Amino acid sequence: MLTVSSLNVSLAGAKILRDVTFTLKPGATTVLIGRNGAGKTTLLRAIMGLTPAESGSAALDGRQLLPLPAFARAPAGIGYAPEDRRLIPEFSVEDNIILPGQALKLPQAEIKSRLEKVYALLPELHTMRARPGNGVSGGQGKMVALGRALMVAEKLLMLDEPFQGLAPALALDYARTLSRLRETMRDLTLLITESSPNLLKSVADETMLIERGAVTLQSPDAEAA
Ligand SMILES: Nc1ncnc2c1ncn2[C@@H]1O[C@H](COP(=O)(O)OP(=O)(O)OP(=O)(O)O)[C@@H](O)[C@H]1O
Repeated sequence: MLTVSSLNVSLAGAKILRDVTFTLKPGATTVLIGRNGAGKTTLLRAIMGLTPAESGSAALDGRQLLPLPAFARAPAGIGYAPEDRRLIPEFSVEDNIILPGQALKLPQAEIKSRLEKVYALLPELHTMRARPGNGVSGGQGKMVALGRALMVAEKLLMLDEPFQGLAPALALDYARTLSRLRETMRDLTLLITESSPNLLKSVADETMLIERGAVTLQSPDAEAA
Protein backbone atom coordinates (compact mmCIF):
# COMPACT_ATOMS: atom_id res chain seq x y z
CA MET A 1 0.00 0.00 0.00
CA LEU A 2 1.13 3.58 0.55
CA THR A 3 4.51 3.88 2.23
CA VAL A 4 5.82 7.34 3.02
CA SER A 5 9.43 7.65 4.21
CA SER A 6 11.28 10.66 5.60
CA LEU A 7 9.11 13.05 3.60
CA ASN A 8 10.10 16.69 3.99
CA VAL A 9 8.25 19.65 2.52
CA SER A 10 9.07 23.35 2.88
CA LEU A 11 6.85 26.18 1.71
CA ALA A 12 8.03 29.77 1.39
CA GLY A 13 11.21 28.87 3.28
CA ALA A 14 9.37 27.32 6.24
CA LYS A 15 9.60 23.63 7.04
CA ILE A 16 6.04 22.27 6.91
CA LEU A 17 6.50 18.46 6.89
CA ARG A 18 9.29 16.92 8.95
CA ASP A 19 10.57 13.44 8.17
CA VAL A 20 7.04 12.09 7.77
CA THR A 21 7.16 8.29 7.81
CA PHE A 22 4.24 5.86 7.86
CA THR A 23 2.70 2.91 6.03
CA LEU A 24 -1.02 2.54 5.43
CA LYS A 25 -2.51 -0.88 6.00
CA PRO A 26 -4.22 -2.15 2.85
CA GLY A 27 -8.00 -2.03 3.03
CA ALA A 28 -7.92 -0.09 6.31
CA THR A 29 -9.20 3.37 7.20
CA THR A 30 -6.48 5.55 8.66
CA VAL A 31 -7.44 8.85 10.20
CA LEU A 32 -4.85 11.62 10.44
CA ILE A 33 -5.68 14.02 13.25
CA GLY A 34 -4.10 17.44 13.55
CA ARG A 35 -4.92 21.02 14.44
CA ASN A 36 -5.35 23.70 11.82
CA GLY A 37 -2.00 24.42 10.23
CA ALA A 38 -0.42 21.15 11.40
CA GLY A 39 0.31 20.08 7.81
CA LYS A 40 -2.54 17.70 6.88
CA THR A 41 -3.40 19.34 3.56
CA THR A 42 0.28 19.73 2.69
CA LEU A 43 0.84 16.00 3.22
CA LEU A 44 -2.06 15.00 0.94
CA ARG A 45 -1.01 17.54 -1.69
CA ALA A 46 2.58 16.26 -1.60
CA ILE A 47 1.32 12.70 -2.15
CA MET A 48 -0.78 13.94 -5.11
CA GLY A 49 2.14 15.92 -6.55
CA LEU A 50 0.41 19.28 -6.09
CA THR A 51 3.08 20.48 -3.65
CA PRO A 52 6.73 19.56 -4.32
CA ALA A 53 8.59 17.44 -1.78
CA GLU A 54 12.07 18.47 -0.71
CA SER A 55 13.25 14.97 0.12
CA GLY A 56 11.99 11.54 1.08
CA SER A 57 9.79 9.09 -0.78
CA ALA A 58 6.21 7.96 -1.22
CA ALA A 59 5.42 4.64 -2.88
CA LEU A 60 2.10 3.05 -3.77
CA ASP A 61 2.33 -0.73 -4.00
CA GLY A 62 6.06 -0.37 -4.59
CA ARG A 63 5.71 2.28 -7.31
CA GLN A 64 7.58 5.50 -6.50
CA LEU A 65 5.21 8.46 -6.71
CA LEU A 66 7.47 11.46 -6.18
CA PRO A 67 9.25 11.17 -9.53
CA LEU A 68 5.84 11.12 -11.28
CA PRO A 69 4.27 14.40 -12.39
CA ALA A 70 0.95 15.25 -10.68
CA PHE A 71 -1.11 14.23 -13.70
CA ALA A 72 0.33 10.70 -13.52
CA ARG A 73 -0.57 10.10 -9.87
CA ALA A 74 -4.37 9.80 -10.12
CA PRO A 75 -3.95 7.12 -12.81
CA ALA A 76 -1.87 5.19 -10.26
CA GLY A 77 -5.22 4.61 -8.51
CA ILE A 78 -5.41 7.52 -6.05
CA GLY A 79 -8.61 9.52 -5.55
CA TYR A 80 -8.36 12.82 -3.69
CA ALA A 81 -11.15 15.00 -2.35
CA PRO A 82 -9.63 18.35 -1.32
CA GLU A 83 -10.98 20.28 1.64
CA ASP A 84 -12.34 23.04 -0.62
CA ARG A 85 -14.26 20.77 -2.96
CA ARG A 86 -13.37 22.73 -6.16
CA LEU A 87 -16.29 21.81 -8.40
CA ILE A 88 -16.46 23.30 -11.86
CA PRO A 89 -19.41 25.69 -11.42
CA GLU A 90 -20.75 25.55 -14.98
CA PHE A 91 -20.50 21.74 -15.29
CA SER A 92 -23.37 19.56 -14.07
CA VAL A 93 -22.88 17.47 -10.95
CA GLU A 94 -22.58 14.39 -13.16
CA ASP A 95 -20.00 16.00 -15.43
CA ASN A 96 -18.00 17.04 -12.36
CA ILE A 97 -18.05 13.43 -11.12
CA ILE A 98 -16.95 11.86 -14.40
CA LEU A 99 -14.30 14.49 -15.17
CA PRO A 100 -11.33 12.57 -13.69
CA GLY A 101 -12.41 9.45 -15.60
CA GLN A 102 -12.40 11.46 -18.82
CA ALA A 103 -9.06 13.04 -17.93
CA LEU A 104 -7.70 9.51 -17.56
CA LYS A 105 -9.21 8.67 -20.98
CA LEU A 106 -11.08 5.70 -19.53
CA PRO A 107 -13.38 3.96 -22.02
CA GLN A 108 -16.99 5.24 -21.93
CA ALA A 109 -18.25 1.85 -20.70
CA GLU A 110 -15.82 1.95 -17.78
CA ILE A 111 -16.81 5.52 -16.89
CA LYS A 112 -20.48 4.46 -16.96
CA SER A 113 -19.84 1.45 -14.78
CA ARG A 114 -17.87 3.48 -12.22
CA LEU A 115 -20.56 6.18 -12.24
CA GLU A 116 -23.21 3.56 -11.49
CA LYS A 117 -21.17 2.39 -8.50
CA VAL A 118 -20.88 5.98 -7.28
CA TYR A 119 -24.66 6.48 -7.62
CA ALA A 120 -25.33 3.18 -5.82
CA LEU A 121 -23.24 4.41 -2.90
CA LEU A 122 -24.45 8.02 -3.02
CA PRO A 123 -28.02 7.97 -4.36
CA GLU A 124 -28.44 11.67 -3.54
CA LEU A 125 -25.89 12.43 -6.27
CA HIS A 126 -28.12 10.71 -8.81
CA THR A 127 -31.01 12.91 -7.71
CA MET A 128 -28.97 16.09 -8.19
CA ARG A 129 -26.95 14.91 -11.21
CA ALA A 130 -28.28 17.57 -13.62
CA ARG A 131 -27.73 20.52 -11.31
CA PRO A 132 -24.80 22.83 -12.04
CA GLY A 133 -21.73 22.61 -9.82
CA ASN A 134 -22.62 25.99 -8.34
CA GLY A 135 -26.21 24.91 -7.67
CA VAL A 136 -25.42 22.63 -4.73
CA SER A 137 -24.87 23.51 -1.09
CA GLY A 138 -21.46 23.30 0.55
CA GLY A 139 -22.33 19.98 2.19
CA GLN A 140 -23.75 18.51 -1.01
CA GLY A 141 -20.60 19.68 -2.76
CA LYS A 142 -18.55 17.56 -0.34
CA MET A 143 -20.59 14.52 -1.45
CA VAL A 144 -19.97 15.40 -5.12
CA ALA A 145 -16.24 15.70 -4.36
CA LEU A 146 -16.37 12.27 -2.73
CA GLY A 147 -18.10 10.79 -5.79
CA ARG A 148 -15.56 12.42 -8.10
CA ALA A 149 -12.63 11.05 -6.06
CA LEU A 150 -14.20 7.57 -6.16
CA MET A 151 -14.13 7.63 -9.98
CA VAL A 152 -10.36 7.11 -9.88
CA ALA A 153 -9.73 5.70 -6.39
CA GLU A 154 -8.96 2.15 -7.38
CA LYS A 155 -6.43 1.68 -4.58
CA LEU A 156 -6.36 4.70 -2.28
CA LEU A 157 -8.95 7.32 -1.39
CA MET A 158 -7.75 10.46 0.42
CA LEU A 159 -10.31 12.80 1.97
CA ASP A 160 -9.16 16.12 3.40
CA GLU A 161 -11.28 17.22 6.37
CA PRO A 162 -14.53 15.93 4.87
CA PHE A 163 -16.56 17.02 7.91
CA GLN A 164 -15.25 20.59 7.87
CA GLY A 165 -18.18 22.99 7.64
CA LEU A 166 -20.87 20.29 7.41
CA ALA A 167 -24.13 20.87 9.28
CA PRO A 168 -24.76 18.09 11.86
CA ALA A 169 -27.38 16.28 9.71
CA LEU A 170 -25.09 16.24 6.69
CA ALA A 171 -22.13 15.16 8.84
CA LEU A 172 -24.20 12.19 9.98
CA ASP A 173 -25.11 11.38 6.35
CA TYR A 174 -21.46 11.61 5.38
CA ALA A 175 -20.38 9.31 8.23
CA ARG A 176 -23.04 6.77 7.17
CA THR A 177 -21.81 7.00 3.59
CA LEU A 178 -18.27 6.24 4.76
CA SER A 179 -19.55 3.17 6.65
CA ARG A 180 -21.37 1.97 3.49
CA LEU A 181 -18.24 2.63 1.47
CA ARG A 182 -16.28 0.43 3.88
CA GLU A 183 -18.79 -2.38 3.50
CA THR A 184 -18.97 -2.24 -0.30
CA MET A 185 -15.37 -1.46 -1.24
CA ARG A 186 -13.39 -3.56 1.20
CA ASP A 187 -10.12 -3.47 -0.74
CA LEU A 188 -9.99 0.31 -0.90
CA THR A 189 -7.53 1.96 1.49
CA LEU A 190 -8.70 5.22 3.05
CA LEU A 191 -6.68 8.12 4.45
CA ILE A 192 -8.90 10.77 6.04
CA THR A 193 -7.73 13.94 7.76
CA GLU A 194 -9.63 15.67 10.53
CA SER A 195 -8.96 18.28 13.19
CA SER A 196 -11.21 16.68 15.79
CA PRO A 197 -10.42 13.18 17.06
CA ASN A 198 -14.09 12.47 17.79
CA LEU A 199 -15.69 12.72 14.36
CA LEU A 200 -14.13 9.63 12.84
CA LYS A 201 -13.71 7.38 15.87
CA SER A 202 -16.31 4.95 14.56
CA VAL A 203 -14.64 4.47 11.15
CA ALA A 204 -10.94 4.56 12.08
CA ASP A 205 -8.92 1.34 12.03
CA GLU A 206 -5.72 3.29 12.66
CA THR A 207 -5.15 6.80 13.96
CA MET A 208 -2.12 8.97 13.29
CA LEU A 209 -1.38 12.34 14.78
CA ILE A 210 0.29 15.26 13.04
CA GLU A 211 1.79 18.05 15.06
CA ARG A 212 3.80 20.85 13.49
CA GLY A 213 4.51 18.66 10.48
CA ALA A 214 5.60 15.54 12.39
CA VAL A 215 3.46 12.39 12.17
CA THR A 216 3.19 9.74 14.87
CA LEU A 217 1.04 6.63 15.06
CA GLN A 218 -1.38 6.77 17.95
CA SER A 219 -1.22 3.57 19.96
CA PRO A 220 -4.52 1.89 20.83
CA ASP A 221 -3.64 2.50 24.53
CA ALA A 222 -3.39 6.24 23.98
CA GLU A 223 -6.75 6.16 22.21
CA ALA A 224 -8.38 4.41 25.14
CA ALA A 225 -6.88 6.84 27.67
N1 LIG B 1 1.53 27.98 -0.11
C1 LIG B 1 1.99 28.13 1.13
N2 LIG B 1 3.03 28.93 1.41
C2 LIG B 1 3.49 29.08 2.66
N3 LIG B 1 3.01 28.43 3.72
C3 LIG B 1 1.98 27.61 3.51
C4 LIG B 1 1.40 27.40 2.22
N4 LIG B 1 0.39 26.51 2.34
C5 LIG B 1 0.32 26.19 3.65
N5 LIG B 1 1.26 26.84 4.34
C6 LIG B 1 1.51 26.72 5.79
O1 LIG B 1 1.79 25.36 6.06
C7 LIG B 1 1.27 24.99 7.32
C8 LIG B 1 0.43 23.74 7.14
O2 LIG B 1 -0.72 24.05 6.37
P1 LIG B 1 -1.76 22.94 5.98
O3 LIG B 1 -2.81 23.59 5.13
O4 LIG B 1 -1.06 21.76 5.44
O5 LIG B 1 -2.38 22.58 7.41
P2 LIG B 1 -3.64 21.73 7.78
O6 LIG B 1 -3.22 20.82 8.87
O7 LIG B 1 -4.26 21.13 6.57
O8 LIG B 1 -4.60 22.81 8.40
P3 LIG B 1 -5.98 23.44 7.90
O9 LIG B 1 -7.00 22.64 8.56
O10 LIG B 1 -5.91 24.85 8.42
O11 LIG B 1 -6.00 23.36 6.40
C9 LIG B 1 0.50 26.18 7.85
O12 LIG B 1 1.32 26.85 8.77
C10 LIG B 1 0.29 27.02 6.62
O13 LIG B 1 0.23 28.38 6.96
